[in-house]
Amino acid sequence: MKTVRRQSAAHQLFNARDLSLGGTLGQQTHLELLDKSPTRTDERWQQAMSYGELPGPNGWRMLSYFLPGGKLHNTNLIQMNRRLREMYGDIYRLPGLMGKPDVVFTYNPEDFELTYRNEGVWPIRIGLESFSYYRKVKRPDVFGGIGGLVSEQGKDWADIRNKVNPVLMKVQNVRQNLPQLDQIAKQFIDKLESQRDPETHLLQADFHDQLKNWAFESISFVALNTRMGLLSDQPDPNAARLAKHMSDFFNYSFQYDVQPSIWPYYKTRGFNRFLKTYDDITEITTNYIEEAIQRFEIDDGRKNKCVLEQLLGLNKQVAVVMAMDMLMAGIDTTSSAFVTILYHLACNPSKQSQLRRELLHILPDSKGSLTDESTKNMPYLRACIKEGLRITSITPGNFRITTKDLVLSGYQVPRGTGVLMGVMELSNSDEYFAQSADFIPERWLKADIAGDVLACPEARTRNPFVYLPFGFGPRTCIGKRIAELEIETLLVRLLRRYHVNWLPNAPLQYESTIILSPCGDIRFKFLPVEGVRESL
Ligand code: HEM
Repeated sequence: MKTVRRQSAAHQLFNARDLSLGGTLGQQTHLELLDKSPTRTDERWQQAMSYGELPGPNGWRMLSYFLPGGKLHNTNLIQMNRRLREMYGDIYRLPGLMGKPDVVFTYNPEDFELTYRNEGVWPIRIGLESFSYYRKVKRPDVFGGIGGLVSEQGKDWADIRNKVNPVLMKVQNVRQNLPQLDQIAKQFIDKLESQRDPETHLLQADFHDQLKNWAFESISFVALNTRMGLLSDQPDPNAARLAKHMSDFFNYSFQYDVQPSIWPYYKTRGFNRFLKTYDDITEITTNYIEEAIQRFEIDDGRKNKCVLEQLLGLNKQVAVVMAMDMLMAGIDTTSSAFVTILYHLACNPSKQSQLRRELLHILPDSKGSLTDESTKNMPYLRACIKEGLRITSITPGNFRITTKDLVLSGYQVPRGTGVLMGVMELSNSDEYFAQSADFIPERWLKADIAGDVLACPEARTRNPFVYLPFGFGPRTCIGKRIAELEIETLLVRLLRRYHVNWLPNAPLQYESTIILSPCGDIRFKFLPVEGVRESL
């Protein structure tokens, strides 16, 4: 996989904003949350090499790497990590510059397991501090002191997460959205057909942009119980504004939460524009929620309550925060993942044909509807999704602040240190997945289903910690079920209707911001399935 440079690695590296900023925001600092239990008398700890012996550059040397002519000059985050790994090995430490915690990078799955197993019930993943600032400091009137899942830590985080888990993580509860998500997928395909040139089979619109509209329409239905009309010719003007703000928001957040910025000390004009965007997002989403509340009051005899209604039943402020977090975290992630999976299927026509055979059973009549029953058994589809996210996990590394002293790869790592687990590198390594560069969905199937197609029976690693596209543990992605349902539904519709080819002569490229996002030349050819002879 190729990545292109969007932001220098130096900028991306020195970014993870220190949680001590939490003090300014009136939230707990990560140091207050750490397990105080002494572990340093453990034999394992005492026999381990000291923290100071961890390979890695000191602060000055690291800075010199990023200067013109330096080893890491003009690299993006992924290239930088690869070069540092070549230089220092499978575990190394980067010093925490500008008051930030040190980060230990590890490519050892045993370290991943140890870090996760010791993260406790309140795992710490330092995150997007501007969320907390806006919600807690600027708009306590709306948010009532709730920062949201992405940026809260400790008990404040757990209080929300425990409340919303049953609503968003329970499969059956999420699957009640299938009929509407299927409608949205159908509408997406109709729009795609209207933008498709019947001669060349190419799309006369930007496919990735269209997918962002689909992801927006889907997640806003789940989060706000509202159809925005973004796939129609006449979208709701507020929805169009909200969609524009959401994409600006992602860029702003990258600029102010990920890159180094002085906003905690001085509010620049740019940062104030960001707050204005945030104000607009808040106003539009709360208006949609108020409208939904009125609808629910009129029609309160329904048997099944939708996601928004269930969240409102918990607490209105939690519902507002969650709806906004779902919109913010659920558009670029899902659309980027979809492009990635489709790209792998387009580059592997025999796998695509194999999948289509399954889809023809699921949806014999392309005009029919998907139901709980018809989508129960889709092993090959699910295996294709897993395999696509294995090769390109759109979040290439998982991050935690250690809450205990740990011995990682034989080194003492004191509590309070950042640990970055390089999952994507391992899930692309032949050591853990045979023929790791190849798209082999069969590796995720049980042998009796995979049958003869299974190219390499040992193709799936036995170590669950090297494949974690949605994270792990109590802090795992809360939108996983929703994202999977959306992606499955659209893949069924799209591949039932078209045979998809990848046109560029080069592999799909990615830029790394908060997530990996496909960029550059993204062109697919959409040939109607009728009339295409499947090559097997
Ligand atoms: C394919 C799509 C997606 C991928 C690959 C993805 C991946 C991730 C990952 C890796 C994390 C960090 C987990 C950890 O630290 O252990 C995360 C957190 C999160 N995701 Fe997703 N995500 C996706 C879609 C979504 C969607 C659709 C939503 C909206 C409901 C969402 C909402 C969140 C939230 C709110 C968190 C923070 C959870 C917490 O800290 O408690 N994600 N996601």
